[in-house]
Amino acid sequence: MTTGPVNGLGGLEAQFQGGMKLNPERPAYVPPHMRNARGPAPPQFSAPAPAPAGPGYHQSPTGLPTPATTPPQSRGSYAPPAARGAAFPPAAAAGRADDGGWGAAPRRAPEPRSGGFGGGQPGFGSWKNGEHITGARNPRMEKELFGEEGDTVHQHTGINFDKYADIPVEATGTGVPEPVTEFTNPPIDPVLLENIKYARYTTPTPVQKYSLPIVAGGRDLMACAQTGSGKTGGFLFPILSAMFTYGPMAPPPDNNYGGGYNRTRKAYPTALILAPTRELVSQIHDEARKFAYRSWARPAVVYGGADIGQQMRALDRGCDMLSATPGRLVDLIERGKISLANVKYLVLDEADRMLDMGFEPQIRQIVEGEDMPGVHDRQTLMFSATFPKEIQMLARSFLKDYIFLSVGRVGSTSENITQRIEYVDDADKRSLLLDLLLAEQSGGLVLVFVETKRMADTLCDFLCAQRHIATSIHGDRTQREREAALQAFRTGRAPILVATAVAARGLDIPNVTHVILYDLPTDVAEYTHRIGRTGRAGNTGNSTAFFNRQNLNISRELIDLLKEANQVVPQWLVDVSTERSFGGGYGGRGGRGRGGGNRSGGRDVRTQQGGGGFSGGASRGGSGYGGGGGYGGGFGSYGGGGAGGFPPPAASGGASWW
Ligand SMILES: Nc1ncnc2c1ncn2[C@@H]1O[C@H](COP(=O)(O)OP(=O)(O)OP(=O)(O)O)[C@@H](O)[C@H]1O
Repeated sequence: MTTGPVNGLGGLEAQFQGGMKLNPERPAYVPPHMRNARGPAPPQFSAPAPAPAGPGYHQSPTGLPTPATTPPQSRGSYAPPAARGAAFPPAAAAGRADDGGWGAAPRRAPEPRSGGFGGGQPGFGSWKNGEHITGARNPRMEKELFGEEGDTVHQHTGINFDKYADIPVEATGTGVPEPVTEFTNPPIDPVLLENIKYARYTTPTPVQKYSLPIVAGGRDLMACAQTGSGKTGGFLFPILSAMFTYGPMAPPPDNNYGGGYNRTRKAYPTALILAPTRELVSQIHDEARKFAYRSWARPAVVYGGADIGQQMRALDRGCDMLSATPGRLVDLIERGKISLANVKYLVLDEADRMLDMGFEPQIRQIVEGEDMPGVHDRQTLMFSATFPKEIQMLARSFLKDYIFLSVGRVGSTSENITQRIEYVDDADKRSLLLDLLLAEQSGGLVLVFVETKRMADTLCDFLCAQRHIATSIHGDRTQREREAALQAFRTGRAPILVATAVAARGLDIPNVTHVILYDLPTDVAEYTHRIGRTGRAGNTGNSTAFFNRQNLNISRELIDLLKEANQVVPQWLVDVSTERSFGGGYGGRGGRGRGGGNRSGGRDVRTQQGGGGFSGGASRGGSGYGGGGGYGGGFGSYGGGGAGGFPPPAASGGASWW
């Protein structure tokens, strides 16, 4: 994470580091909150490398990205749907025409509109007289946002990136549009196209290929794609592209402004992105800043644990695309600082987590209990790598006639991750962990997942005592400590991070080469997300899961996942899972009562049921993998055998165990 608060932590980190003893001869106890080890200095940025021109890019004669070249025809003032290029209709074109937004009768911001904070300064654009005025290039900002070729802080695609194209894609629902194949204008707004080029993306990932036309066509979307396969771009690209092309919306007429478009009173974001953790919304915000570079749109972020006054002042500087954790958002709505009346796009990232019992009431309040436009007057997009059936059912109340997109089977793991399962009793876990760390040759970062906050501290203490440089992240650490730990890990100053589930989803940390599941989660969807912190963007990675009798409840699903990703399945795992299926010996987790069906979801629930309103629309793609219906046929023993008291609490409860 590279947000302001992190960057501003030099003093605090120095304080932590000052307390560290790193003499290998004399291992000393290091308290949990003082472990951000001194290490190699973070990479220094130098002048930005020219972004490569990929297929479909506009290329200047010099080969460099073409600066600020929004063609006049694409900058013009609002065009009614009929007049717009058929290849890329505006987001609301397929929605209700009377929506008062970007449909037939759009609310337009009074002109001129400065573009808010920064308008006119290098790096910041504005919207004036119905035109998108792109800001001048800002080399310092470019270095901060996009890094430079070969640095380790910004992710770069790995050797297997092209293999994403071979992953089967299935899109179900009515009227599924053709996917795009390249980053081109049309359909992508030229300003966004330039930013994509600065980010050195040459080809869209499968989820991006499909989401661009789906969202541009005004459709709702439930998208499932493997970890690390570019889902963030999957929602940012189509939303920002439309925002750049069609400009800002004016606040609703019943707003409490004194008149005119005044950003200092209340924020009216056009796009709202909700995600489960502070670190994840912060990361999404960083991505939004990247792709909103030089445009009129101002990304903003709010999350708990950080100074709310500072966040309110930041909102005054512009809030067109807001990334938020639910709790802090509700707080700011209640303080009258944010209105959702202008929300045209609602995104739930890690949607299955956002709709499980931990977050669902808050999401319902935000979506249905505040002033957000109803389901027909906004577009709702949901993204995750896993989507359990029951959550898909629940999600439907937030969506209208949506397209269900699955890249690979829902919940499947990437073949870029080499997965190993090791049988190890609790008493031997520490010793095996040390062996693995000793054998680690890659020079990359190692992420160790444990189940409880206390265990995160204990294990981190142990590793430090064993002369490893480690830090930890969990819900009992302050936000500053969490951010400092993540930054130390990201930059390699602390190459081992011991984490609870708070780091399981969405975090995109380059150069994580090994994920160790010291404790296995009780839910196979969580396994998928946790190991997914490695093997991202076409890079390869390793995962090792410590398995023992406490994890029998996921043995069958684990075997299915391993087989599907062409991984080695240990015979002992097959044996214990067979014993379990026949109720032998081990007891079992009681009360789940969820016979049949993979925990991570199989496919679009609408295609598996008789009723439910799916009108049997087109299905695009879909070759090459079996339907989810066949999964879990042998799960009859789920819930059999009594609880026996051994399993840890279910991982999908409230947020407290983080
Ligand atoms: N088209 C692209 N070309 C190259 N790299 C890309 C592209 N799209 C995304 N990436 C990179 O791939 C990495 C993973 O992307 P992202 O974090 O969006 O994955 P994700 O699917 O959301 O993963 P998760 O399920 O863990 O949340 C990021 O570092 C991002 O910069």
